[in-house]
Order: sequence, then C-alpha cells, then structure tokens
Amino acid sequence: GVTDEDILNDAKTTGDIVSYGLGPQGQRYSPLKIVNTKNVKSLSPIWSFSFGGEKQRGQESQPLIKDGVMYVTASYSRIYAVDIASGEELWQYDARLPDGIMPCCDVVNRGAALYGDLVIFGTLDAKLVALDIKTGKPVWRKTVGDYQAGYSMTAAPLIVKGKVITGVSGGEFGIVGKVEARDAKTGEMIWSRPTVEGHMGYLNGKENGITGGKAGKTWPGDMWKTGGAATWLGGTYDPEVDLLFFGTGNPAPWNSHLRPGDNLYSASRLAINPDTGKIIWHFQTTPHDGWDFDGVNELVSFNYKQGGKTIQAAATADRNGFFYVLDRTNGKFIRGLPFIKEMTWAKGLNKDGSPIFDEAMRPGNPATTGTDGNKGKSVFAVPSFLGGKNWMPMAYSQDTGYFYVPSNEWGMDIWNEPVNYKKGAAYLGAGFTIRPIFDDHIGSLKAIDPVSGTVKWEFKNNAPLWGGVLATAGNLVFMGNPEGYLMAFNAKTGELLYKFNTGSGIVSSPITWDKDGEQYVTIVSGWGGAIPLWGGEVAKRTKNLNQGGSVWTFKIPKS
Ligand SMILES: O=C(O)c1cc(C(=O)O)c2c(n1)C(=O)C(=O)c1cc(C(=O)O)[nH]c1-2
Ligand SMILES: [Ca+2]
Repeated sequence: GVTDEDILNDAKTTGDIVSYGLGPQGQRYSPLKIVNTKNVKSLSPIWSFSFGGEKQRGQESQPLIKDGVMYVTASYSRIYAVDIASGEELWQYDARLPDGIMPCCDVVNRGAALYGDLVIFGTLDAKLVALDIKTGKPVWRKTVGDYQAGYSMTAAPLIVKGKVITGVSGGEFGIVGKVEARDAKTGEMIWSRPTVEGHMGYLNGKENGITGGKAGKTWPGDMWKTGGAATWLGGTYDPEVDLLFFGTGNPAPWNSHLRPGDNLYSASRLAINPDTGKIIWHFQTTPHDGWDFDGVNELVSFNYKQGGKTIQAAATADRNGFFYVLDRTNGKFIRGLPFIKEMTWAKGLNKDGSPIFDEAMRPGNPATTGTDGNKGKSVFAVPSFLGGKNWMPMAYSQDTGYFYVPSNEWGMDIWNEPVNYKKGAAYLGAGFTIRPIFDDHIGSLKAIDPVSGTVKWEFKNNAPLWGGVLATAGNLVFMGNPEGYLMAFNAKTGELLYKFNTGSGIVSSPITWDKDGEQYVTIVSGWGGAIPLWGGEVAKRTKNLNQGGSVWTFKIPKS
C-alpha cells in the first residue's frame, strides 16, 4: 500500500506518481531525462484508453500510478484503473450522482489520492469516496457538503500524515468555503476549518475557535453567512515548514458593492496547521474582490539562495493577473509582477503585496457611474473573470529555476446587478461578456524567473490554455492545448520541439514516469471545463473541436 513516506518522496521516485502535483509541494517537476530536447521529436503513442459512453465533457484529470496500475478520474465523477503496460481496463467506478448537482463550471474532476490500499476522490455531489485499490469497490463514503445548497467537489484530495485533506466548490452559490481533514483509512472527521471570518472550526468533535475571530469585521451585516471563499482547487503541503497551503475563491456575491470591506478570507492564500486546522497566516491577493478573481491558485514551495542565505519561498500565479513570491514561513510578500498584458483593474502592487486598485475600473462603482452601485455601468476589465490563470497548475523546474505558467490574455465587459441569496441558486449580482484583446492569441505559456521577477519566454496559443504544465530534467516543458496537441518545449528557450494531436482538446495535467529504463509521458484528452460554458465569443476560437475522453501514453520507440 501507499505510505506517508511514499507521498513525501513522490517527487524523487520516478517509477510511480502517488500524489496530485508530483509531490505534495506541487512542483510538477520530474528528475527524468531519458526523454530530452534531443530525442523528444520521436515521442510516439503506445496506447490510448477511452472513457467511453456519452459522458464526454471536460477531462481535467491528472493520473496516478502505483504498482503497474494507473488511476485516472473522468467527468461525471468516474474513475478507472488501467494497466500501464497494455492500456487495458482493470476496473471502473461510476459514482451514482443525484439529479440537481450544481457544479458551476462543468462536470470535471482533477484527480484522486492514494493511501494504504485505498483510492480516494471527491464527487460532484460533494462526497468523498474511498475505493479498494484492487477491486474499485467502495470502502467508505462521507458527505462533505450539501449539494442542494450548491456544494460540489472537483479537486484532487491531498494526503498528509495519514489524513485526507479536501476543500469544497460552490462559491457561485454562496456556500461557505472550508478545509477539512479526515482519517484517510476510515473517513472519520479530524478537523474542519471554515474559510469565511466568523464561522466556527472543529477539532476532534469539539469547537476549535472562530475563523478570524468575531463575525462581520470585514463583512457588512449577515453577508459572512453566505460568503463563498470556496477552497475548490485543493491544496499543497510543504514538509519543511509543516504547513498546508490552500487558496480561497471569490467572495459571494460577485457584486462587491453589496459587501463593503476586505471580506476575509476570500481570494486569499491560507497556511494551515495540518494537525489542528488552525490558520497560521494568510495573504489576500484581491481584498474586496469585484471581478470573481478567485484566489485558489496553487502555492508552490521552492527555495533559492540570496546573499548566501536560503530563502524558503513559495510562488503563486493569481487569477487576478499578478504573480507573487511569498516567504512561506510567515506569508510575507517578497515580490510580485503582472504576468499578463494590459491589466486594467489594478495599477500595480503596494510594498505589502496588496493591489493598487483603479477604482474607476471597479464594476458598478457609484462614484464613476452615478448609479446606486447595485447596477452600475459596465467596465472593461483585464483579465476576464476566467483569469490571467485559472485552475490549470503551473510547474517549477529545479534546473532552470523558472515557473512555467499557463496563462490567458483576455478581458471582459462586466456590470453589476441586484441579487439576493437564495439556497441553491446562482449568487452573482453581475453580468459579463468575455472578449479577446489580441487577434493572434489568448493562451500564453510563460516562463517566469521568480528571483529576478521577469518573464523569460512566452509561447502564444490561439485558443485559451486550460491544461496543467510539467517540467523535466530533460530540459523539457510539457503541456496540452484546446487544439488537441500534446506539446513539448525547450525549458530554457521556449522553442516548440514536438506536438501530437490527441483528437480532442486537452484541459488536463501531464505526468511522466519510468519503467525498465524507459520514460513515459501520459496525458488525458477531452475538451471542456469553463470555457465552452462561459467563454461566449472566446469559445469560438476552439471551433472544429470534438469532445472526447481518453488517456494517451507515449514513449520513445526502441530503435
Ligand atoms: O467558486 C467556486 O466554488 C468555483 C469552483 C470551480 C470548480 O470547482 O470547478 C470553478 C470556479 N469557481 C471558477 O470560478 C472557475 O472559473 C472555474 C473554472 C473551472 C474549470 O474546471 O474549468 N472550474 C471553476
Ligand atoms: Ca468562482
């Protein structure tokens, strides 16, 4: 079975992939270099596995590998065990979903977790399911949230010290975000930490302190009771400082004039004690968010040397278009930069990392629109609410020292509308139309040097990029695009060295692994996610694109 040791060492053990992110820090870096810049052009598919059926929607999954078996989740809360040598199915489990599930942004799932002899994943009706790794039969099942109130789960769980740690989705329905730890073997609750100020936490069945102290310090009236801040992308863990890092989504509703204040802890990064659920520090990227700039993006630990000292840093590329480097021991801001062009909502960052707002560019600002703020004139905001970066994870190369950030260059007309909370109904109070800003590209893969704070190279993609990135010691960066290609780049220069079309758009995160001296690359193909649902005109950049649902595995053929 999979042990805590296996998970902590996942980044170094190349024969298996036992965690989302290729290690709990989420660097998505592999020390493998059997495939490298010289031979990557010969990379060839060895098998493809179909998810089958009619349930072919966005496939955002990162597969896991243990003892010759691949565990890969699919849309509509399905999971498959596949033989890594032959691509043959060993078992399949379909969660039976009730009518009335409410995922905001497609019926996706980003991956599973492994622990002991269990495969654990979250389902769209906000349940956590643990299956027997050999048979796929359920061992335990727990309800994490009320799906009828808008709770769902799309993220891969994280395993830390025998606990399975999860977030929740539902920010667009006014749920209350939370991070929870359960005993991975039994599913029994250990702690629960709500992420909106004023809500009570729990540890071993006892009350464990109100999040942020008294309710309503940074929210007006009762707004904190339906404040959103969903932890919908899951988290990372850094063993060096023994902290969990979880991001929190948009405050609810989107209309910021209905909730004056910073609205803690929405649009923030939280550092949480993995044993108790206590919040150790927070860093809010977008206080009083008015653009749906969820702050869920992964915070990835890395160390660098400066003046002979090792800096224990962490970086995150926010939906709001800024890239941040923080001190991961205390959450203090070190440096930041905009990683998208023509940003409109902020003029830059203050010394503490908070944004310098351009208040004229806040949707529905009564001062500039002359209305009651409940409606307000439309403004053109860059980036759009789908973000400078959305869910798709970046990678960090230990060789180049760069972060590889999948980003998008686009804007939106956004305006405010009146809205009241109603259980199970969308809670936005805003309308929007996403628009491109450049003719030749929306997607942009960027190499960012976190120490100099500069962009080293950029690859422009016609359609928005919506998949994760992988860096390898072979001086390669892998990612897929909605046009259907698995692509490989020179990590130092950004030169495109290889592409292969998988037959549907790619919105998933690649992995690489080795067996008997050969290196393999695996990626899931299947167009979907938020763009076809919410992208409007922008989604047309992906015309001639068929839906799908398959796993592709590649290697260099033996000559
Ligand atoms: O606030 C939330 O709870 C929440 C959840 C999710 C999700 O679980 O997929 C997304 C979003 N927000 C969101 O704002 C968003 O743009 C988005 C895109 C996607 C996707 O998978 O393509 N999910 C989500
Ligand atoms: Ca959201």
